[in-house]
Amino acid sequence: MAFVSIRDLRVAFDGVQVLHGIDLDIRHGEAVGLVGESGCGKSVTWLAALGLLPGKARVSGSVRIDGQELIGAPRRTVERMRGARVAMIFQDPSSSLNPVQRVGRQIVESLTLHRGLRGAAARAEAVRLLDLVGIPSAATRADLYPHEFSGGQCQRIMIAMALAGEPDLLIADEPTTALDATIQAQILDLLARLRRETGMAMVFISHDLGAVSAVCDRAAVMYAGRVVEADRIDRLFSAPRHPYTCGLFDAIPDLDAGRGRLRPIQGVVPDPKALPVGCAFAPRCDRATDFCHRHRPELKPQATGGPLACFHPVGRDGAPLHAPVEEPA
Ligand SMILES: Nc1ncnc2c1ncn2[C@@H]1O[C@H](COP(=O)(O)OP(=O)(O)OP(=O)(O)O)[C@@H](O)[C@H]1O
Repeated sequence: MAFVSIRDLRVAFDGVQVLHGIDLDIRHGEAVGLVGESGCGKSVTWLAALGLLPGKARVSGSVRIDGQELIGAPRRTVERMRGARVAMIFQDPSSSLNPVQRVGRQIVESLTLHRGLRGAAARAEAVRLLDLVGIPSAATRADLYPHEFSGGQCQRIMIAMALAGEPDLLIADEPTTALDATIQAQILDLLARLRRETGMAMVFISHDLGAVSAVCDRAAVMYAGRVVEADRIDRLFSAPRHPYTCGLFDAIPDLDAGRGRLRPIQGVVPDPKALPVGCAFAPRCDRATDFCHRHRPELKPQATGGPLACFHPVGRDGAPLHAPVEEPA
């Protein structure tokens, strides 16, 4: 059984639907990426799953973690799940670190809360965690304040705090976006290593397919509040099928060639208040036909590879796939 099972998750704010029925499974120890441009619904998916959206949000569907249903569950049940089994890290460490408290103390508090550790044992474990995430001279630097560390080190400290509860699932929401490329690569290496060593499952949210591939086994590509393609990372890389996924690949910065973005996708993600009638990506898609503008493709299982929602998927080398997902009428 999947450790996390999301079914038909929908979210609306003030009557505007922003998530349109997300299905996603994550097995124990698996790392799954959620990829897509800003505004596609990556963060809202997890904030909804963990009961962290503002009260005005209307959430429906099902989110089970280790068999426990969280949508509609009592607040205490959701809070217990969040504290004990699931940890989150965000783009901006300063949102999670207290600027006026020594970092070691902050980790100790987390250890006391989640694992009941106190005194010297808690202190020793805090130092071990700082060491584990690569803070040099952890025993002495545990007594410093957050502003005495670099941005990358603060991100490492936040990861140490997240690990303090020994989570079964770590949700990392754009954890490297604010960092420069070298530090970003180090943090990605760290997350991949921690996942191997601890066996925890991970959700890695990013607009950057390259970053996702460094950490994840599988990824779901989101567009305008829906999953449009999901597959193993190796298959997504070797043969992306949805034109949007192909566009994300083309937009990965080619650092070796010393260039920035290669070929950004033209246009912008549609406003959830004014979604196109047919495929939401059609206005930006050079494969779109009249049919695509009038009909919305469902996410459907495929004979080979993961599910896909496209009437005109791309095959290897840009050639059309032999069997379209749904033969346009
Ligand atoms: N509290 C809120 N109230 C109203 N609309 C919201 C709220 N939070 C998110 N949204 C809307 O929900 C949609 C999905 O947002 P979400 O933050 O999940 O996107 P994202 O893919 O994670 O993008 P980013 O990478 O910028 O975080 C967007 O249209 C956003 O404006």
